[in-house]
Amino acid sequence: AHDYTKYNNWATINDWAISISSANPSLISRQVIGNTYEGRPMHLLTVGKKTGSAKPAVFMDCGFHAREWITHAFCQWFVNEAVSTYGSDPEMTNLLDRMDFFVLPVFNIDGYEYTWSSNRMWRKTRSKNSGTSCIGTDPNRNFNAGWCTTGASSNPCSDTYCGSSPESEIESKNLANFIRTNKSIIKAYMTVHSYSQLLLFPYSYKYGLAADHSELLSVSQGAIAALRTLYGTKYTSGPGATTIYPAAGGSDDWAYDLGVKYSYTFELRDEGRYGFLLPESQIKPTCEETMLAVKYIASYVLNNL
Ligand SMILES: Nc1ncc(C[C@H](C[SeH])C(=O)O)cc1Cl
Ligand SMILES: [Zn+2]
Ligand SMILES: [Zn+2]
Ligand SMILES: [Zn+2]
Ligand SMILES: [Zn+2]
Ligand SMILES: [Zn+2]
Repeated sequence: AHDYTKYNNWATINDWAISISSANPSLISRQVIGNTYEGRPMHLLTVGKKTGSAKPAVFMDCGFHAREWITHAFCQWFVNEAVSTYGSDPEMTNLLDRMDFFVLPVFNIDGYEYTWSSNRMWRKTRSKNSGTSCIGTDPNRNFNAGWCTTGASSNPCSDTYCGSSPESEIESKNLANFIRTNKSIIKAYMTVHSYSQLLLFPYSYKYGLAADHSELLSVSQGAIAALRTLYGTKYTSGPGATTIYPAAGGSDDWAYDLGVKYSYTFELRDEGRYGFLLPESQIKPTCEETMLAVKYIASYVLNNL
């Protein structure tokens, strides 16, 4: 059976996506939103009671940055927890009856494979850059949101290379196309990163406050308070620019400016002791506490449609 308390390679995650969706046809459907640069299919799981009509939706992705392995583990955990607690957990049952969760378990598949085969600390995509042997673009600098104006590099050898243009990466284009196509039903966007224990929201590309700043802040404060109830893990929430660093081209800022009001970036455990190399022993507690924050936000969205 699938082991949710260890880090799984992409082949295992891909097989899991196929098996869990076929095993739960009334709660999960699977589609490919496009391929990666190296030709791997980007599988999107739609988690929610099948009703035949479009429901308001939350979009959640994991694995933007290849080395942030705890995030891939969280998306797997979320899908399993959703189907396992449907019918028993009143909150989850209500969410899945009335909403859909679009879950992209691995955004940057090529990069993730590379962390398994070659370089555990790889961050970017694996696309070829012209005029240099340096590989890859930082996908979280590649979106059309103040693109490449701050906190990003135009040097292809940099780990924060913004790319040759917004959505230059096929992975970014695939995600942006899906969200653009479905923006009328997508009410929230959550992109899961590690590490630092932060819950960030727009803007990162400028210091100016978002129009919905006070609401985004209060919801984030409720979410991190819920997270903290389980193991006492302390998170900080706030706009990206002042809470982590100013940086442009992020998917959260882009989704917000597109009109997805509840747009958040999670930075999961830890605060630097292990960093990206979070031990497998912390997968369960990290995922269980993060479930509380994700459910808090989703419930808030549902109650404020
Ligand atoms: N809009 C954003 N939101 C969050 C972050 C922080 C993550 C942390 Se891994 C990153 O550097 O890509 C960066 C940006 Cl550009
Ligand atoms: Zn298995
Ligand atoms: Zn509950
Ligand atoms: Zn990241
Ligand atoms: Zn990070
Ligand atoms: Zn649980």
